[in-house]
Amino acid sequence: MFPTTNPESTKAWQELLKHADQMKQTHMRTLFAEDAERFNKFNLRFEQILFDYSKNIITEETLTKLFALAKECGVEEGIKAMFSAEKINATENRAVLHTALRNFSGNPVVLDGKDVMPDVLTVQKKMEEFCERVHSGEWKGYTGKPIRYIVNIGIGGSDLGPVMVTEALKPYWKEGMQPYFVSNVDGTHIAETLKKVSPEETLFLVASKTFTTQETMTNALTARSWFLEHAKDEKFVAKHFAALSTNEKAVKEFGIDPANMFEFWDWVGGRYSLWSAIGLSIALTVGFDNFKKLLEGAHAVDKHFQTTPLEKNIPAIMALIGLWYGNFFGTATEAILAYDQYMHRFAAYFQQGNMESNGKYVDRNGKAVTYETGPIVWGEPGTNGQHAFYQLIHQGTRIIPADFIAPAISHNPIGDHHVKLLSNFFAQTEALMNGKSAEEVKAELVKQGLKDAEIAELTPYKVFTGNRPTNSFLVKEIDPRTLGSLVAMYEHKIFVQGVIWNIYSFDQWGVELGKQLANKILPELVNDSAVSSHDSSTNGLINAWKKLKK
Ligand SMILES: O=P(O)(O)OC[C@H]1O[C@@H](O)[C@@H](O)[C@@H](O)[C@@H]1O
Repeated sequence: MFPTTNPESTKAWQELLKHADQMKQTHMRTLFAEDAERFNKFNLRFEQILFDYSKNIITEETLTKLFALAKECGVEEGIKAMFSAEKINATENRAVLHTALRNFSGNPVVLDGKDVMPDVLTVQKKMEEFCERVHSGEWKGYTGKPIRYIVNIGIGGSDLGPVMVTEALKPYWKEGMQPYFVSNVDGTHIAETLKKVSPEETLFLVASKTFTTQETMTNALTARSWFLEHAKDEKFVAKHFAALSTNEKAVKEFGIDPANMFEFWDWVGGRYSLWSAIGLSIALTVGFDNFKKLLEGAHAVDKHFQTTPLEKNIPAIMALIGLWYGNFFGTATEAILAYDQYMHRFAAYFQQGNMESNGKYVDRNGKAVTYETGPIVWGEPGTNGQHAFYQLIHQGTRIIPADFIAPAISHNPIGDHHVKLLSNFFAQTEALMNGKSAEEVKAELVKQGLKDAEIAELTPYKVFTGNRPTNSFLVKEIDPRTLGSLVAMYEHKIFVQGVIWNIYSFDQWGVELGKQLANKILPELVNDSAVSSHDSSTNGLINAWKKLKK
């Protein structure tokens, strides 16, 4: 097991604290002016991905100190431990092997003395054959029609990955296939979806690692009753329902034929599961060949992550830069801003990936940490964000480190849309870095013919301090392989940060309390009697609801 070092106790942390005091006085404008080679020094290329991290408040010295921190905190040992199937998810006594799901190296991955790869490959083969049967029309619904609609019923990690990827890869959708995703227990979600599909042509994928999640089970039962209202005969369920799960017993009890079960294992975390059977909705939508390319893109990054020294290791650098701001500049959030409409769920996906993984305050020694851990992750696609929340990124009082992602080539090269989109992508990071000085503002206002008094009055509002950090990911095209690589980079970024923060990134106990209380409250909602067992606010709300719903 890798060390459980308190990062604050390291020499590098103390040095970074001092160094940060100095860097807080430094403007990126100066750093760029002083070094014509800055871009060349601070960018890395991985296949068709260019990662530019030069627009950060860093110097080579900063990075040297950050790499030293990573080393002192055992990042290299951590990477080895994860890939060699150590049970690094200690609070659940599980290994963390989503990388095995995309392991095309031919090498075994041995967990508890057994190679997991034969099972992984068997399920992949089963998924591939299933996709072929559905796509060829050999798999038929209960009236003999082929499947046209895929409805994935799942939530959290059993929903967000497939939603994000199918949306990002919409140009690759197979003709005639239409996926839908139902996650919310709010009846509206399933009701609105069922209006769009026909029972004869719909395949429901019940996606749940545990097969006990309230939302998913409720939606799956509703889908089943709706289906049976039309099909009338239970024997037809087998043609229209499949399960993606680790829990065979619960799948059987639900009434899904185990032949229609696509298995995965407890060493796949929910938010890291799109590479597993949970990705069946992706494979059915874009074809198994494209699903495989997605996995291959991720595998290529896994190799890069495992074998590249930290100094050139993209996920490690992403992690260290993020940590630099969170721990030494006091930033609380990170924005992910994709300049690609198809990527519109990418930020939402990593909101779970990041916040559920690193939203922890207890370290791997069971002690409360004394430093900040996981950032708040958010974002919307560009350029929409520009007209909404960028004001605060440009002129607010807080620093919001932001990742900008854009493809060089659009899937929809219409007129001048893409150059306009990219001009914004380039302009924003330039503006955030440079800002606009009072002198520049004044010169502009003079040109516009304003009087001196007006200029003096307006200038402060029009000044941009700049020095606001960004990373840019310029990729050739959002294709399956590139998307797989990008996702894996962000996954490993989260991992590296978790190691340094000395927290367990692969459990999620924080989601349990709400579930527990909801289960306790549910039976109290079935009758009209007033409740008094909670605090006065909760009692008040429940009792008010009982009156309002009448
Ligand atoms: O896939 P299942 O088991 O339904 O879980 C769905 C989601 O539930 C939540 O409470 C979290 O634990 C997530 O990590 C998980 O992805």
